[in-house]
Amino acid sequence: MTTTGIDARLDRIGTDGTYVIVPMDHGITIGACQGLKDIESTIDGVTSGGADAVLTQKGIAPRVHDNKNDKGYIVHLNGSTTIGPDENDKRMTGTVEEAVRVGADAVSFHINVGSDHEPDQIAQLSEVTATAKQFGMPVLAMAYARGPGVDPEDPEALGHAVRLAEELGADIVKTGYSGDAESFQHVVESTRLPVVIAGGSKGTDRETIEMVRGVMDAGGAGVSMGRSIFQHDDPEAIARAVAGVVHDDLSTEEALTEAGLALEA
Ligand SMILES: CC(=O)[C@@H](O)[C@H](O)C[C@H](N)C(=O)O
Ligand SMILES: O=CC(=O)COP(=O)(O)O
Repeated sequence: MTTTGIDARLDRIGTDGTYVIVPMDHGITIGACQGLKDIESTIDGVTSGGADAVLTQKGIAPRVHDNKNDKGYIVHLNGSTTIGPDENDKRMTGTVEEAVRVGADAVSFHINVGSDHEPDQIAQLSEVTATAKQFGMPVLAMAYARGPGVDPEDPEALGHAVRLAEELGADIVKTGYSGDAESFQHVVESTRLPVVIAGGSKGTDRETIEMVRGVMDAGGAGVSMGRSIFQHDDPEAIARAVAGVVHDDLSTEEALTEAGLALEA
């Protein structure tokens, strides 16, 4: 039942409690790579294909609204670059109030659990969730296991990261994939929040869709998948295949076939 502003806005960025979110905040991290130069047509394509929401930094908002086919919009609130001194040192890039002003349905915040910057990022995420609650704005925490000596695919570390997001008041949590459904179930069971995964660097279509299938089999709630979708030659088709698994419970083969993509690896 929709009882709060947060519930109402969560409905705008998902489908019946599942989420196909396409983050396109990577322009800060890695620059204007394939799919981000003409971000307008990528946003049109992925939202036509079945994405529930797109996600950008605040400065891109004017390029989003006319192209998102009435789907949801999330504004990301911190960032770093791969060419700077420390990619794990994500700094604040916006506020909840700014996200409200640019028309966001939710905000997101990245935290690297296990990095030298974890203490600052814990304090910042706590402030973001407190402010967001005042506005009835959902918070997607991007809780990665990243830092010196931390295995970013370790289910224990990922479970710790997603639990931290719940403890700090987030509404959805995104984390890395542990590699298979069985180990990812531990991650999902570490929190009551809906858990979605990042895609990481782009693989083959079959690898991408098998990973999404594994997340759903583990009890996950979907994806916040960027490069595997926006760097694809046909972002609309791969978004359709991902949505086929997340929203319609299709098998890997069914999802690829229905999206018109080749079945081979
Ligand atoms: C580009 C990357 O290394 C990703 O893992 C990022 O952490 C993803 C994120 N959305 C970002 O660009 O900050
Ligand atoms: O905001 C970034 C993500 O949510 C994940 O991006 P990726 O390119 O799928 O790792």
